[in-house]
Amino acid sequence: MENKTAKCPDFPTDLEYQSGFGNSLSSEAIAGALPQGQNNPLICPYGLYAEQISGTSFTAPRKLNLRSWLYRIKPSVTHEPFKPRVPGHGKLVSEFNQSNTTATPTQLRWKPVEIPDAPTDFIDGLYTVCGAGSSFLRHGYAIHMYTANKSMDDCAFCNADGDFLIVPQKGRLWITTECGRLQVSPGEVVVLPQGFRFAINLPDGPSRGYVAEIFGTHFQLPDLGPIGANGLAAPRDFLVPTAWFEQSSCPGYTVVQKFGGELFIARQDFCPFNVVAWHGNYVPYKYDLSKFCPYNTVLVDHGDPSINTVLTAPTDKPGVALLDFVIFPPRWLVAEHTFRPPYYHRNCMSEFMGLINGGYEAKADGFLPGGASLHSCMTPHGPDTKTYEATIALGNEAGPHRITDTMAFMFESCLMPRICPWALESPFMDPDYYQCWIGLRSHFTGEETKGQSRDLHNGHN
Ligand SMILES: O=C(O)Cc1cc(O)ccc1O
Ligand SMILES: [Fe+2]
Repeated sequence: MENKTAKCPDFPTDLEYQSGFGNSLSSEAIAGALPQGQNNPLICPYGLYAEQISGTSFTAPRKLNLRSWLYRIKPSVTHEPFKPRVPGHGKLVSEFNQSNTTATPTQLRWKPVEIPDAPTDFIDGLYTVCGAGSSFLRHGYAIHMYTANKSMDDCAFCNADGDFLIVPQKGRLWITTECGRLQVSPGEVVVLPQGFRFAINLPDGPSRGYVAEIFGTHFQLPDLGPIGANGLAAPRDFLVPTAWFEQSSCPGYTVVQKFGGELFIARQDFCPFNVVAWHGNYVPYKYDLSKFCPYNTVLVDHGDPSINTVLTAPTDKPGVALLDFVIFPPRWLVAEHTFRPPYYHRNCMSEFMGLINGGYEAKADGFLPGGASLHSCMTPHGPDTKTYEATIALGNEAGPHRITDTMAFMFESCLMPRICPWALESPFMDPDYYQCWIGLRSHFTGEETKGQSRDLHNGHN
């Protein structure tokens, strides 16, 4: 507990976390603050207010049901009426349609966006790149990026539209939430579920990253199938905050609420991080990607990228994701007589990719840390010409090879994205992206057949 006014205090280096994915957890910043035996005592310990936050409908099946109970100094409702934020934001979209976004099958790639000099916090530095569906209809997603250089001052953000999965690429995020504090570095990711209030401090100043927002569902760990009971992201490596609260009054504090892609503000005279104890399974959490335990080909062929799924947000159709978060971590490549980089392909799902550090195995140049690419549904893509030629030149004699110092990722969705105008018109968009494949030449050795079909199988055995 600290007794400071308004400004978010420095974070200790030894923040404590709880561990696990989907657990029922509890935490109290003052011993005895958590009611025992019931959620709603007439008078809560220390005179706290009891408040529930639900992440699923009350009647969602028990295995999907998410909610937490927060015991706080004042309830969230103690604020002045919501008003539209002026000036508005203008670059956040939560319902994608012909009036606000463009559909294109073209392969798109962006260079890393420069971080502005003008003071910009996480909220103002966030902009939508693409997405599909609608937060109003509780089905869809938005992919955002952010460039920022300044901590959020005397304000908290609350996203009524969906869950944020934030992938910082540059600069640490010190995040205060109603459940406690999280320190998130590039190489780690953090999930801030729908409705939680949070404030982001930027201890390193210039910061950049990616955000996947999902509407109407939440992230789960993927099933492991024949892999067995262990592997990929382990539940115990997901870290959840411990209770922490700010006690002093904060006159002029603002809650900024994203609701249907628009920003609203409400003033209050206290900081929303006033939760002394909590329990439940609806919580913010972080995960260090270096903990991921990859499985892969040990003899031949290139495995599908789903083998590297960290988190998946499902649809109602089994195996069809609203949004998968997939990584391409350092690992050994050992496949024999195999083209080891990603195969050329067209996917019925749409693939947005980002690069946290290093290079990406399918692109010799042009895809840079902090940059992005989008290969939409059925749009052909694969390794660039340089990667193809270099791989072929190595031939069958390539021994075991360790891919090091790299972390690329993909947000993959069954819904076709529409692109925001500012992303298409961005000076950071690479208009020559297609050139990386144009040089792929024919290596065909079958000229002697002169285009006639060879009668390999005549169909009459
Ligand atoms: O397109 C990409 O680079 C992502 C990707 C990687 C891979 O190893 C297989 C398929 C795939 O879409
Ligand atoms: Fe792909």
